[in-house]
Amino acid sequence: MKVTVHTLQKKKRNAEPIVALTAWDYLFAELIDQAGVDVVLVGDSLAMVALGHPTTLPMTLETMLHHAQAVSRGVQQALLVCDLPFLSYQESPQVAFQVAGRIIQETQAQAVKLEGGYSAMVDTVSFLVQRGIPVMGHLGLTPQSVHQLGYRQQGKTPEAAEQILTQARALESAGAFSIVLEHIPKDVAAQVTQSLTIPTIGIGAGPACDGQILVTADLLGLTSKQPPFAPPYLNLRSKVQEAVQAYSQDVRQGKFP
Ligand SMILES: Nc1nc(=O)c2c([nH]1)NC[C@@H]1CN(c3ccc(C(=O)N[C@@H](CCC(=O)O)C(=O)O)cc3)CN21
Ligand SMILES: CC(C)C(=O)C(=O)O
Ligand SMILES: [Mg+2]
Repeated sequence: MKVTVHTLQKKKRNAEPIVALTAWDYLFAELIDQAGVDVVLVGDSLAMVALGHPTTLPMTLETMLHHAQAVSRGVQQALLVCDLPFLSYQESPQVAFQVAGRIIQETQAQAVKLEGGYSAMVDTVSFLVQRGIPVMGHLGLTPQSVHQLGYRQQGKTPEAAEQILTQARALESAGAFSIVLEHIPKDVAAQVTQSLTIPTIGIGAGPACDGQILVTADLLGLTSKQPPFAPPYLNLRSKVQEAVQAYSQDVRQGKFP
């Protein structure tokens, strides 16, 4: 059955953990969807993982649409969420609505995710939700602010923790259906999760969140360096290298074909 934003609310109420992963192409989208994840996110981290950029900032709307369309063809069951790329939505609620609307219209994504919980972004969330577009928030380490935050853990001082909690409550009041909490102390994530009725989805935010998300390439051990909070479940990088070396050897020795 197709997962919807309501499925996630229900999972939180029933204390059933939400499983989320990222995808950037048809191949992996179909694989992880058929493996039964609840949420597939077309994350802008694909700028780094799939396209080789040093940050997520070079991601454009056109490139995001291209990847989200491919992912969409592979996803039958999971809730499909797409990141709004840097520079495409921050200017105003109206601009964000046009961009989010194109994503929903042209990719069959069911929701968009945007970064930040400052008051202007809360207004944007409210503007989108009132006009029929489900929004997932993203607090803590927001990689589109890398030049202000770096990739360090956020929410470490009591003041910073309090700000995350306040912003999470504001996003919930604005109508966000879920919030990603990235790279914050587990106690802060636990407090946010407890304070909200909408589900939190953590990445490097400890076990108290209502769900977990990882970048699929990190999970599979495909990336050459993973964030400290993303231990690989498989070392696919060395498996791929072994297969390529075996094939190379066979071709060079006249054993294949
Ligand atoms: N493959 C991949 N996985 C991710 O989880 C991910 C991306 N890419 N790209 C976008 C962001 C960037 N992320 C990152 C990247 C690095 C650290 C990291 O290494 N943090 C260290 C050092 C931080 C520093 O001081 O620069 C830490 O100990 O917090 C954390 C999150 C998470 N996101
Ligand atoms: C890691 C998740 C939350 C993300 O935003 C991304 O992959 O871009
Ligand atoms: Mg992202």
